[in-house]
Amino acid sequence: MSILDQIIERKKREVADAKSKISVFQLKDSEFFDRPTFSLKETFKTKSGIITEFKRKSPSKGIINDKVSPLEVVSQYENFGASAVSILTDKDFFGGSFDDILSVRNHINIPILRKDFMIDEYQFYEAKSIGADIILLIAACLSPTQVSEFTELAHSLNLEVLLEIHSEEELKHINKNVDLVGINNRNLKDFKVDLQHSVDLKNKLPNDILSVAESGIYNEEDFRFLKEKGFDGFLMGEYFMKNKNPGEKFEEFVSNVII
Ligand SMILES: O=C(O)c1ccccc1NCC(=O)[C@H](O)[C@H](O)COP(=O)(O)O
Repeated sequence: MSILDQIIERKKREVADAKSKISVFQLKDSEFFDRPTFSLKETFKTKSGIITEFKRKSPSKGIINDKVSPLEVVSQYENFGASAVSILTDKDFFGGSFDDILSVRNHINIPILRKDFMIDEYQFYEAKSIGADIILLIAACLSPTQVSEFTELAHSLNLEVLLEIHSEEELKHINKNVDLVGINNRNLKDFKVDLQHSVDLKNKLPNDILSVAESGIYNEEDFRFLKEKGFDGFLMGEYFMKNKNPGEKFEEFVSNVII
């Protein structure tokens, strides 16, 4: 079974368990549920275009950094120009939690992407209840119909949708309502990173859609290459997180690459 299949199997059990404990009605009662959300499409216009990710570990890299707190890191990400922060909420494979979002929500004024594996409507209500602004839909885990229905639900909750694709086959998951399309440079089956593959796929996207280059951006040259090829946004996790002070690393990066 591939890692992605294992994650989805675990996620199905996790969602069933959560549903048996907390109803959608209770989720709607959260202090965050009715708050006005922040828009990534807007912060792309005014900030760096970089979505910095808070991630403690991953299946491909193991432990990346389990010594820093979400608040200290994402506050610096915001101060130094991140357009949004992506925060992993998957516990088993990425070491994340809802608390990672809850602990920062009232302290930052940029969009938060709930980074998880969305397979059930219930998770959208969860995302809203913890203060997220954006959700990720991974084409490899969903049918085009699910993408379309989940997008509609997300929008009804004022959440923006970042749809992640990796292959030409997954282009058919794109519909006119998704807010942004992310192209994952990393193949989730074998974890190989190929920036050129993403550039080739980007050239096949509809012209008017905002595009995000995701994963495996390991240095300034990678970033410049992808920017030059026309990507609007860049999702970066490990490159900053692997440092003792991820926020400082981001500051240094931004001062070198953003003119
Ligand atoms: O990164 C993994 O090992 C992974 C494995 C299976 C599913 C998803 C995975 N990664 C999630 C991500 O999308 C990345 O955390 C994100 O794009 C940032 O990537 P990076 O800059 O390489 O940390």
